[in-house]
Amino acid sequence: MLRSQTKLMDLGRRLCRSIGNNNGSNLTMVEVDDKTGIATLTLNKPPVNSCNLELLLDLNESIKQIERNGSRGLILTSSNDKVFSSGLDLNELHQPNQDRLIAFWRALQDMWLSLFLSRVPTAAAINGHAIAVGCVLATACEYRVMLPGFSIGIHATKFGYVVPPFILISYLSVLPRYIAERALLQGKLFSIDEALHVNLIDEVADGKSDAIIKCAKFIGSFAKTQPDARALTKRQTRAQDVQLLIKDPEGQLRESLEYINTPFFQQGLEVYLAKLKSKSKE
Ligand SMILES: CCCC/C=C\CC(=O)SCCNC(=O)CCNC(=O)[C@H](O)C(C)(C)COP(=O)(O)OP(=O)(O)OC[C@H]1O[C@@H](n2cnc3c(N)ncnc32)[C@H](O)[C@@H]1OP(=O)(O)O
Repeated sequence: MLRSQTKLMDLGRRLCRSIGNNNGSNLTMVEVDDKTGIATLTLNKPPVNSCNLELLLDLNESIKQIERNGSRGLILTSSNDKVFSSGLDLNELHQPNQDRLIAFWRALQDMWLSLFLSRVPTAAAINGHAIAVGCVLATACEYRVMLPGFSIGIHATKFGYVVPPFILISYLSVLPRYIAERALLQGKLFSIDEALHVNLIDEVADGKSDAIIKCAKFIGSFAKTQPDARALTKRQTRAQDVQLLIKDPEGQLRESLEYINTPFFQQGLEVYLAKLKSKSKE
């Protein structure tokens, strides 16, 4: 075999190493770049990465796995080239089985805390629409790079949802208060130019690999910091944002469950789901 061929094969081998998250599911995939030590965490629940119980549990496990295996950073992206994430799986909220709803909402709270407080540098390569909790996943990260042609935001008020405090906090941790408030009240989905203008995203990329490279460059900017000092400083900076959820997770859970179970919420959701389904049949 030619030396150049061997070199290329070595390069291919070193590029990425898949690591499992111990539950054997493919709802998320983790690959660690052997050279940079950065893990790419890919959402992989067709068709639109809507977050159901299983995806949330899987995602949380993958985030923890990435921290345990000593990765230098985490890049969150999607295997779908049009949708980063369509947010919560609305079927989990519609006429829910109460035990499953409790497990679902707990998994959502836990996953958000894990990502928001992750000790490693985090960045989102947003290669598709990031809607509602899809946007929350991106804003929980420290840096956002997005591809043109897609929308990002929390449009809950448009379809009659009041979002829980930790979702508001996620927006407020990135946007100035008056912009976050106006966008939430309008139920605004931002185009890429609008998102860049208000710093909801940090950079625009011209493709997924460019987005990953830009995220890796951001993560590389911490190379000269001491990881424990960085992690503790991040935790302190974000401490106030997570106070409510850490102090009283069960109270927060109860409040959300009460709201989800109201006839008002259920009726609105029924109409919205029917619209979504009829749109997808067009
Ligand atoms: C107290 C609780 C408050 C919580 C408030 C907010 C939190 C949330 O995250 S709620 C979720 C909000 N998300 C949405 O409203 C997104 C809705 N989806 C879309 O706008 C589009 O699907 C999207 C732009 C993401 C992608 O468009 P397309 O590529 O054209 O796909 P389709 O629309 O054809 O969808 C394919 C398939 O998926 C179903 N779908 C889409 N999103 C969801 C979802 N969030 N939950 C459940 N199912 C979803 C859609 O109905 C289609 O299904 P089929 O008809 O069976 O093919």
